[in-house]
Amino acid sequence: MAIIEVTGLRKSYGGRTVLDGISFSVEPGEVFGILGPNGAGKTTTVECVEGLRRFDAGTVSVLGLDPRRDARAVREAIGVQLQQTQLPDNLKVWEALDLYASFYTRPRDWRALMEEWGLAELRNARFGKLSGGQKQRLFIALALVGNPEVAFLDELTTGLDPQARRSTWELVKRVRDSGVTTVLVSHYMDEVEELCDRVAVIDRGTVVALDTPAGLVDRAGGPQQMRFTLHSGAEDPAAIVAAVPGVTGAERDGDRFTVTGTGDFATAVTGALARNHVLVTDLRIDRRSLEDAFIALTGRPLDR
Ligand SMILES: Nc1ncnc2c1ncn2[C@@H]1O[C@H](COP(=O)(O)OP(=O)(O)OP(=O)(O)O)[C@@H](O)[C@H]1O
Repeated sequence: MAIIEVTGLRKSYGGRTVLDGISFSVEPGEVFGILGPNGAGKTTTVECVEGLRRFDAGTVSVLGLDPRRDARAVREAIGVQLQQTQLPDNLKVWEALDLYASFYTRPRDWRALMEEWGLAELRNARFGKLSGGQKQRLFIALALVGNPEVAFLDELTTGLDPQARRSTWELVKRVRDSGVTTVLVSHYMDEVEELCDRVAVIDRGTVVALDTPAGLVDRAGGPQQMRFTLHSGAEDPAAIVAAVPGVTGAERDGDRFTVTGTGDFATAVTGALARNHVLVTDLRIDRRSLEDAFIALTGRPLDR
């Protein structure tokens, strides 16, 4: 059974539609990404699911509960790291954990959580003195303190430097490995590609695609290319390459080859050449990225 089931979710503010029939479901144990540009409706969507915002139409089920009817039960079962969550600067790390634990009827032992997430040595540090990465570590621990089955992480790495972003990604993988289903809201392609099992791409209040990151890239359509130079080999590479599944074309210019294809054809081509003892050099694969997929789906780059 899906952990979260959203069907035909609609919401408008003052007559302006911001969610125009959003549907998706989240399976147990997965990291489910919600990707889209600023203002697409990502936060509104997750806050409707969390029971924090009212919606106008559609149905939402979280662990079989309706957030409109059973808001309290839903809040007990989920962990939320709100976007730009702020705590008072003078609150100590242990006080924040203790405070959040008090919101739940069956919280985790926050002292153990503090150890687990490497916060023990920061227990008396004040929130305002923490680095960006340490704050995110604390926010994740706070999202887990209620012992949730689902955690919502919203724009977790916005404003962090590249190193802190990477360490925060490792934390998200730990959350996933601990068996907690995770909904990750992001407007970063690389983050979604690295962390998510499946992604709903939201644009202007609708889901324009829902697939694995690799599936989205494939859907960007159009052939991909690989290029190589023939180094040595008895066989004619053109014939070998043409027989590989997924290959849609091959061109030869002297010793230079350009092969076009779809799916994972490049791996299959390299394998076929190696099996036939054809040595190639200067191998280049022009992979499509999630960014290409986004442009193909929405007609514009993510950061516009
Ligand atoms: N309380 C509100 N009142 C009026 N309009 C709102 C309100 N909250 C959000 N909006 C509008 O709804 C649209 C969707 O906002 P939302 O925050 O869900 O987008 P988002 O995809 O999460 O973007 P961001 O990444 O910038 O947070 C935006 O145009 C926003 O201005």
